[in-house]
Amino acid sequence: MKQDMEDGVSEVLSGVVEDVGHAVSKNINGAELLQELLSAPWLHALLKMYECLLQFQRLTPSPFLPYALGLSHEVLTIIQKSHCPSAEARELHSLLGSPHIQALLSSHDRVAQSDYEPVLPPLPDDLPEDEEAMRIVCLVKNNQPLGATIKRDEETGCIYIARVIHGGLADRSGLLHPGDLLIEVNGNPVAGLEPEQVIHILINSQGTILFKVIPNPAQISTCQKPVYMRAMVDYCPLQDSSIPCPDAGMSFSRGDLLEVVDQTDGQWWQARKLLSATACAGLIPSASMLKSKQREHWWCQPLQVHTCIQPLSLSDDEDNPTHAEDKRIIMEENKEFNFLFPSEEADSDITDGIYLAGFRRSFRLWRRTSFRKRRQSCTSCSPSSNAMSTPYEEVALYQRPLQENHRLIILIGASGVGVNKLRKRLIKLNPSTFQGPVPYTTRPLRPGEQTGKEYHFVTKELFEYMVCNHRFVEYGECKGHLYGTSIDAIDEVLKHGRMCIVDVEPHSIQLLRTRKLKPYVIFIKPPSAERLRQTRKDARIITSYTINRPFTEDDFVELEEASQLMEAKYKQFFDSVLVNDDLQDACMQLCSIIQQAQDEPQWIPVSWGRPE
Ligand SMILES: Nc1ncnc2c1ncn2[C@@H]1O[C@H](COP(=O)(O)OP(=O)(O)OP(=O)(O)O)[C@@H](O)[C@H]1O
Repeated sequence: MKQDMEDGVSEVLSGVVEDVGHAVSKNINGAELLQELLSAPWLHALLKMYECLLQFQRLTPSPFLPYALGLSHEVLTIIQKSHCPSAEARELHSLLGSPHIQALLSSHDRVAQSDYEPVLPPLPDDLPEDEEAMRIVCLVKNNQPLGATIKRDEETGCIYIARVIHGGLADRSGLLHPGDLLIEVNGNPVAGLEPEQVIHILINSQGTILFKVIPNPAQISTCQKPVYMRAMVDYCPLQDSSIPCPDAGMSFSRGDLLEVVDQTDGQWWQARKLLSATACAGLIPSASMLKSKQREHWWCQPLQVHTCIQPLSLSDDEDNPTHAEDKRIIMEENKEFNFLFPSEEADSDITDGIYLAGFRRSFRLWRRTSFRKRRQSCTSCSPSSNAMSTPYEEVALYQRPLQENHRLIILIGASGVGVNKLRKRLIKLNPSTFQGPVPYTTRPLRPGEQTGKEYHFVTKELFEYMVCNHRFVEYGECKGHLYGTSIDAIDEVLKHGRMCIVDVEPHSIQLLRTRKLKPYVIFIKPPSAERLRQTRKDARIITSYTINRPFTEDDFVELEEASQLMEAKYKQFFDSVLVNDDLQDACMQLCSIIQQAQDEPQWIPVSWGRPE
């Protein structure tokens, strides 16, 4: 066969060369040129390649059977039915039955049967004369959003591609760009149509969608380096009337890490959530846009907790698909319309000479009595000044260099959740690694105490001087004496190469968020209601300087409420959340979280990484 083919090609070629030779002898115009051409080495090389390809085509493996999977099932059944299968048969059974082999055989059969989806339609023959200015884009509809929005030019009535969402189908095709003029969708001219009508055509299309567009001549390259940000506010596009296309929007909560992939538009950025499986980005308000929204929202609703726009939980939407569908159809003037495919559309108090409890006990009482007041004010509180000024905090991955001080570890939790217990356990476990700052007090030294050990004993004047100079992270009064945790005491621990563990009130986090301390915040959370009551049945709560009693039902309720409020208000500052269920487990988890915080790359505000 091969020889036949080779002979055939050579025969034709020598025939042609012979004919051309005659033409040359007759001096026919151009014959000489043709002869030269036919004798050219590159033509012979080309023919050689052609022959090689033919040979390769013949050698291409073809499937012996297109139903290998079915055959494997038959073999498995026969082996199963046999009374005493041989060792080889048993091995074959286990091999054939393994999911990998089954998947391999299934893939083999699909290839053998040429079962490829989808079959693309042929391109239309009747292309208009000005075809060179057009681009025909054929996209296969699947369960992903198309990832482009359209808008109508109010003057001309033309429909344009407004935005191409990063990572969406349109973006990955590389064929649709902002500013492209849409001419047809699946053969339907769109000139003069309302964007809703275009969306309707899309919704009703099946399989593939054919767009005819005139490409935007001034195409802007939107290839930007991503910027990473931590959201300091909540945002829900479905509740934002100003978003150009709610369907293309992305909701986020405080604390979410966002990869901002496009900041070309000063008002609407494109971003995706880090650690989320979706490759497609969504629209989010730019920082300046969000700030102006916050201002508006704050003035309109002064009683709201400090979220920018009332969050709508994802489940609200999931539970009510009709509602989501309706929303998609509610369109306002000057809006962008999402090209979405329809409906396809997160003890002991003394350890190694470090007296742990005295200060904290007194503080606990102070906190406990002030909690009710704080809880009241929380529901009517103003947005935190920081959230107002920075709705997004730019972050970067940071790996602590070995020669640098350890990061400060902050434990946060509602009173009674076990923050103090965990902290003490941790220090007791490894006092040479973990340490708390030595507190300051104005109370007189007691026999056996040393200044700098249990406390730094200072005069009232010195204490007040330190207060005036903002040296305290927290301070308070107990039985007429002042107590406080100072930044200098924290520095002292870190300077000695130890890990400093502090537990402070959440509003103090802001004070500690400095480049020097690079704090890592761990929120200690109570377990489920049932586990909380089970695990704390023998625990004792201190409610006044003299009362130390078992937890009551009211204590549990108060603890759960306080914890929820704290999380709702401060979660943007939490780097980790630890559930304090079983004490031993919680302590182990805490150790490993702290180790990771110190030794593994973590997201920190970029400003902490810059030189001072
Ligand atoms: N996981 C746990 N299982 C059982 N008991 C616990 C657990 N964690 C803490 N406790 C107990 O709960 C009580 C309160 O804990 P702890 O004093 O540490 O609370 P706290 O969060 O520091 O509160 P405060 O801020 O009021 O001091 C203590 O008796 C403690 O032993």
